[in-house]
Amino acid sequence: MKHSAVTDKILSNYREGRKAIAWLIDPDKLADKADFLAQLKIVQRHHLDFIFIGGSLVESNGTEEIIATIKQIDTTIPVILFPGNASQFTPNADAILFLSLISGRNPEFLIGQHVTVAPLLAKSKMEVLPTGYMLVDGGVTTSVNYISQTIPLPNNKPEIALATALAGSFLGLKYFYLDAGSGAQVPVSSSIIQAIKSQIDAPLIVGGGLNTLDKVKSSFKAGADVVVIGNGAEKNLSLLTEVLEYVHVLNLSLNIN
Ligand SMILES: CC(C)=CCC/C(C)=C/CC/C(C)=C/CC/C(C)=C/COP(=O)(O)OP(=O)(O)O
Ligand SMILES: O=P(O)(O)OC[C@@H](O)CO
Ligand SMILES: [Mg+2]
Repeated sequence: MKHSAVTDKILSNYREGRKAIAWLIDPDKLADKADFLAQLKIVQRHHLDFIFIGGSLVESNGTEEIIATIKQIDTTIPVILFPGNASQFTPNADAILFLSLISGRNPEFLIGQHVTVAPLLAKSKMEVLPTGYMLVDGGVTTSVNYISQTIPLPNNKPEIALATALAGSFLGLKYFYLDAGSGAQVPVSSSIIQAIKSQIDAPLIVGGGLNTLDKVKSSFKAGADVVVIGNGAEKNLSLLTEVLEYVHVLNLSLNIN
């Protein structure tokens, strides 16, 4: 894969208004390898855009092997690390979401883990995606919430979310991720997505609690560029394939009009 391949793919989708889906794989929750291989073959046929891999708290050290397995099946779907901390770094991914938790005030997640991993990243030459990560209140205490010991943004205060994203943008962050947290009861509100989309010229990733096609549609309609699906796919892979079909048709219609 070319060194800027992931950045190029995200940015060209963004500029052309093409929507994309990321499948979030939690390395601790993978069923057996044969199941995983079968799942990979299915999503590959449905034009999956990205694979994210990581978690707030990852106990196994199987990430490297999972990535190697993915690469055996498909070398075209970018595998992007979505790390909860520096120890989840592994050099065989294509890119890393270099998340700064700008909704919080915990220095460890604003800059601390980043310093720890930076020398490894420099050696690996991995693509780095500087991302303003904003945790939004999804109605339950999520793992990110607890592990990061930060207060999420209120889901009904778009002006605070926008001020946060603007600050991140002025700091030079290139991507923004609005996350209601894995398994959120309520996804990130459309008003927050819209507020950020209308003022910030950067790809917007949205995830957390998007466990039905309708919720995914609403996120895209409000302005999400990349939608992340984790729990929904863990419970039922056909949600992911249904969503992928929808996005494929949506993107085809862009070419026609
Ligand atoms: C730059 C590096 C190396 C690390 C960044 C570290 C930061 C700032 C992380 C942000 C806060 C955080 C803990 C994010 C984790 C996000 C993530 C991968 C969530 C996936 O879902 P889980 O929170 O694991 O959900 P479950 O509890 O359902 O498994
Ligand atoms: O597992 P779900 O609820 O789909 O959330 C995905 C991701 O945005 C969590 O960080
Ligand atoms: Mg997890």
